[in-house]
Amino acid sequence: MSDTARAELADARLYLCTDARRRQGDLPEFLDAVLAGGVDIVQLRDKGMEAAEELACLEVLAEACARHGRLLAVNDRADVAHAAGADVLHLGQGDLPVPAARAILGEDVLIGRSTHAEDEAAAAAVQDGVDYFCTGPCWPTPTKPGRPAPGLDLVRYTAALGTERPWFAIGGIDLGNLDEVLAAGARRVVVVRALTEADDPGAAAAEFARRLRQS
Ligand SMILES: Cc1ncc(COP(=O)(O)OP(=O)(O)O)c(N)n1
Ligand SMILES: Cc1nc(C(=O)O)sc1CCOP(=O)(O)O
Ligand SMILES: [Mg+2]
Repeated sequence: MSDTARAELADARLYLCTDARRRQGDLPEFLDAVLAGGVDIVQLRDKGMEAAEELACLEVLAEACARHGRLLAVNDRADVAHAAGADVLHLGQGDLPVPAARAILGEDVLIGRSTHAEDEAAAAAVQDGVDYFCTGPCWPTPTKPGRPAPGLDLVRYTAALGTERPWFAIGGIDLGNLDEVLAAGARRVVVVRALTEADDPGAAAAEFARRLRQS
């Protein structure tokens, strides 16, 4: 599975972090719309959820991702990623160290890393065990209150690294500023509100995917 998943990661352009839509609600319909629109990776990011409840929501995501042939990501917790059979675990700077997560998950699960500064991005571009990394926030965002934004300078810095490791820009990205992110050198983005709060999430995902794939 890992070679296939790594090939899918290399081709991925649009990564969604979604909450559990108030404990599932319209989650299946929302997922079908955005996955059909062109989301490549879906992460459940609903901070403070109990593990059992997170696993139940991940079953809904796993079913949708399997149906659309897309990658399922878990945030923060290697044990939950393992239990859910996820394709991807995403780790922030304060989360489990990458070698500890690898010891739990083995080689078949992709591991991603958050970066918020030049030294962190440069390290994530070469660190063993890291499959992709994210740089941000591009703009201050209410989805991550209190997180200072290094802005597009960090995107430009990361693009200049010339790394072949997949990396994504994140934070405050929407269809109105996507061109600025692309002009700064990103070719992949992570979004939350741009899809979770869209009037038509499927159409918004399709427009992101179209513009990312032609960039
Ligand atoms: C794909 C992706 N990128 C960045 C993050 C942020 O991770 P982190 O800094 O650990 O913050 P939390 O999301 O855990 O609050 C992410 N989750 N996913
Ligand atoms: C979850 C997260 N991590 C960030 C980082 O910089 O690591 S920014 C962010 C929130 C992104 O949400 P939105 O697309 O709604 O602005
Ligand atoms: Mg985290």
